[in-house]
Amino acid sequence: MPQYILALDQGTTSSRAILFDRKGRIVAQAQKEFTQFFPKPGWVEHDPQEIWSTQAGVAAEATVKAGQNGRSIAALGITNQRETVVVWNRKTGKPVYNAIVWQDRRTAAFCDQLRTEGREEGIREKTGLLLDAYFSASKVRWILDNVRGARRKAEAGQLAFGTIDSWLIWNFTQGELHITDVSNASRTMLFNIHTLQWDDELLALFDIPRSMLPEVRSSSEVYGHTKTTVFASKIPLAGIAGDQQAALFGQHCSEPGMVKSTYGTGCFLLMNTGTTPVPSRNKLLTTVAWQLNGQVHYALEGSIFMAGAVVQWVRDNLGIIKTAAEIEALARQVSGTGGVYFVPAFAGLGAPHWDPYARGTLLGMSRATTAAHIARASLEAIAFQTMDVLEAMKTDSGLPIAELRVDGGASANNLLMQFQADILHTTVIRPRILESTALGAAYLAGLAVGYWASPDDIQSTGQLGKVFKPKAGLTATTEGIDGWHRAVRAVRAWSQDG
Ligand SMILES: Nc1ncnc2c1ncn2[C@@H]1O[C@H](COP(=O)(O)OP(=O)(O)O)[C@@H](O)[C@H]1O
Ligand SMILES: O=P(O)(O)OC[C@H](O)CO
Repeated sequence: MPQYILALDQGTTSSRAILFDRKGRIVAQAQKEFTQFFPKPGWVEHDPQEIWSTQAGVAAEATVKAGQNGRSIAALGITNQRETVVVWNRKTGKPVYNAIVWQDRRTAAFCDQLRTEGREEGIREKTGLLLDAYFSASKVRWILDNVRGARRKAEAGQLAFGTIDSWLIWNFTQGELHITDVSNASRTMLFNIHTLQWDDELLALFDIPRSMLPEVRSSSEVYGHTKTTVFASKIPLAGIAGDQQAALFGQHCSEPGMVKSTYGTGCFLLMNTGTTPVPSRNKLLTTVAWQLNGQVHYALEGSIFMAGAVVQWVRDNLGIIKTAAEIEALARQVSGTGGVYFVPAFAGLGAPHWDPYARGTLLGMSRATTAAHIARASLEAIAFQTMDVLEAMKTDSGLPIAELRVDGGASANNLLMQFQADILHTTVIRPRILESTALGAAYLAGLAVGYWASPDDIQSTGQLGKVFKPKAGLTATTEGIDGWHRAVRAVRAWSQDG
């Protein structure tokens, strides 16, 4: 059996490739950023060819860096930014338009129209998703309606649609495979998460021909092999999952009630809810986590728009720190925020509020307020937002949360992680390898080819980094939490009043 698993993590801002060994250790990695296009306010696009070329490039680079070649790779796992849409011509393999990225808001008005027509509840029941421009369906429709000749060609069966996983696999196999996995399919708003099938009513609602869709497969199986474009040998393509679901798997959250939070630009929290989908009454998403060995696991998901991005804003717009990491030392200069709260609703508020009109606000300042208080309030805001999502998860699932597993760039901040543990009264666990997303894709691929024998086998590869136990007493945190909720109410009242 070859020695390594290669995980490809195609993210929103960069393409990454990581080579893992049997102990789940990183052997080599490569990363390349690619161009972000903002053709109009609220529009975000990527060039699908650049996504493919950067991803293929880093796959080769990581392998060469390790002094290896394709023959040393037992399997390839793919994980990706989700919801982003590519439509391409089946014959030429050329995209008919740029990829429309999950962040793109151009179809918001169409989604509002569907809401007015009373479609929201039906969509939610079938897909587990909130009616929003975030998901793929309205973006595919936009391409068919706005790219000349696209609808005619789609109806003639000449066009293919895929999320980024499909696009990469199509290219790796030179058009032999047009597939996706259940976790990616569950983000399209065209997939019934109960029957695990594309849904004809939804396809009709969004006016998308069924012939465009990829075949839906499990998250861990040998789908096929790479053709000899990037590697001289054929490598099994054996794992696919959306990046947040892959991180849940990579964090070993295999049992109901286990939760991970990825503290990147925003925060994505996912809770494993077991083998039945749990509907949300608190504006969380119900989504497929993965399908493995014939069994589907579901998750509840909540996203926060501004997490690490708050720190970037403090760095770039306030200029009170030079690097993101410096915020910790600045915030440590004070023992509390001195009554300051920062609600970073720069782009509205995500889960559990979904308030697009709320705006960023600093409250409770006095003449004594310093940069250190604001730095501390910024970090606390990340933790408070996370707490609100976890509360919603607890209520929706009825499951207790024994611990929170964390990863992503901002989880490196010890002050933030300790504060998180304190306000949750829950242990926060940070693994040694923060690349949980890539690790999850590697596990899924490795399990499919017997590189790891069973899910139990991968449990032993998890490496603990740091454990944050709650230290602060209940009364100390209750006061802060009440203040936060008052601050959020004030911010929402201000925007609703306008
Ligand atoms: N030590 C730190 N403390 C707080 N935030 C940090 C720290 N280091 C990085 N960040 C934040 O983490 C984010 C980057 O994390 P990353 O997981 O790479 O995000 P993404 O995948 O969304 O690009 C940035 O927004 C940055 O401000
Ligand atoms: O590329 P990331 O890590 O920002 O993740 C994007 C998410 O998958 C969007 O739903």
